[in-house]
Amino acid sequence: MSKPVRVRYAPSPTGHLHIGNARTALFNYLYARHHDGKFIVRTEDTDQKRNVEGGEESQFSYLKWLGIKWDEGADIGGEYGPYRQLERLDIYKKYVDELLDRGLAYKCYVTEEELEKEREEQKANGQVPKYSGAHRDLTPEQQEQFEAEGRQPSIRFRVPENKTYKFNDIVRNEISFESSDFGDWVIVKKNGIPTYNFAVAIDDHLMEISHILRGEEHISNTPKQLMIYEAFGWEPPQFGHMTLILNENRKKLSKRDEHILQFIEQYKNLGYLPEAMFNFISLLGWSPVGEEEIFSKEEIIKIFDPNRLSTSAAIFDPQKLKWMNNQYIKSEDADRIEKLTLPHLIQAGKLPENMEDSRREWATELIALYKEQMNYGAEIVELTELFFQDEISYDEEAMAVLQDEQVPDVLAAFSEQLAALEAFEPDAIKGAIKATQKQTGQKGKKLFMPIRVATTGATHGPELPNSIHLLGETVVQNRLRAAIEQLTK
Ligand SMILES: Nc1ncnc2c1ncn2[C@@H]1O[C@H](COP(=O)(O)OP(=O)(O)OP(=O)(O)O)[C@@H](O)[C@H]1O
Repeated sequence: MSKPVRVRYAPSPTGHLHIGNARTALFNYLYARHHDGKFIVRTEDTDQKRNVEGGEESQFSYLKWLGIKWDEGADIGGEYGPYRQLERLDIYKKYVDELLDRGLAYKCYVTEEELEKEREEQKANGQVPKYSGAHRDLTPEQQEQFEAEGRQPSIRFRVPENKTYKFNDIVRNEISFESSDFGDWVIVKKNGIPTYNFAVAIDDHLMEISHILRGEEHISNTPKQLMIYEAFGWEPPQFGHMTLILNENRKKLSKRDEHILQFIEQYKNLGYLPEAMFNFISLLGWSPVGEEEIFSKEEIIKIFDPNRLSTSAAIFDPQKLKWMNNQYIKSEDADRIEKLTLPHLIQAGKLPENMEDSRREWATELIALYKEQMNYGAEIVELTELFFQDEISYDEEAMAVLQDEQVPDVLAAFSEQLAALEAFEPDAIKGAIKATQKQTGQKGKKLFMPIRVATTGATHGPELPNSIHLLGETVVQNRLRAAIEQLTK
């Protein structure tokens, strides 16, 4: 019988959750859900120098925001937080002691300077630098001598000779390494903290991880982890090394590139929808059968198949993410989009925090007007600029529209028709446009474009009568007057 599916996402807390990390977490989550398995989270924090404040919090809180929930981790009062390797030092110690007792690991007192010297010599001889094993077979007396000198030992794993480490990777098929490529490697540093590869292997075994789906930069770590499995006689999990997500310059997305728009938090703050991001990220380096691209979470869980993981790197295309978010915004209900969007108008100082009811209704209508066009919440500020300006300027395209000879007549007639309206409402405004058509004999583009350009300053935009309604009578009449003046000067 095959083992129950148990997968994990195990970041180091060295920075904030980015699209690449999220993709790796998401695929593990999808794999777990698809197989009714468990998704576990763990913080790999043993490299303390690299840990950053808030890194762990960001890694996990934005997973939650994306809708990626985990089933297991450390118990933090009725809830699960991530397991943390630094809280598991006693566990690792037990396994280190066992390896020492069995002679599969040993204390090494070589100093950093000695190691550096050895590396330089190897390089000078054209060899690939690796630890020579100088302290492999120290006698107890030699060990005592080093201790007496005040040297701290690291603990190294005794790499077996002439062994091949092979695994059948879910994405890349068979991969193998020769043990001769490895020097005896450190499993516990001089400060007593285990190294990454050692702690990972122990944790993955104890947490009964069945499949390890992670980025391909971990391929070279796999043989070291296999050595640990072998030393304890444990059955290794199945590995799947996924291609990395690259930025537009074909560089790996990394937590340490803080200036790139790639962090989930940034997208949340810009007013992206978590479901759209979930959908978008699921298609980075994986594709279902067929052309369809919009899928609900449940659909993705159902069709997720790791055999369709790509073997070439996926490029993160922010334009495509915008497009996908727009698809979700369009089909989302107006209330939710208002909640996503209104804070951006307030933050930009376009609207006050506490609005009168009439202003609030106006804002609701304004946001609804742009729902089809909007790619993300914060974009509302630039999209609606014309509603918050007294005067508008015309770009070249708009100017060209206004140069047609019928334009002053159309604008004057429209201004008259508007003035005669009893209510300045979208339907009535539509009526005024029709009446202008009758009065001037102009129709189609020759009628609509001058009205649109003169009132909004742009050749494109949402529904014209609604836009005019939201601009309000005074602004519209002022703009029509200014345009006519400019054209008849
Ligand atoms: N660009 C990427 N594309 C896909 N997966 C990635 C990418 N970067 C990291 N991962 C995966 O995210 C998981 C967490 O990795 P890790 O914490 O090392 O993140 P990182 O962004 O590589 O950090 P750092 O840049 O600090 O090394 C790992 O499984 C790793 O393979």
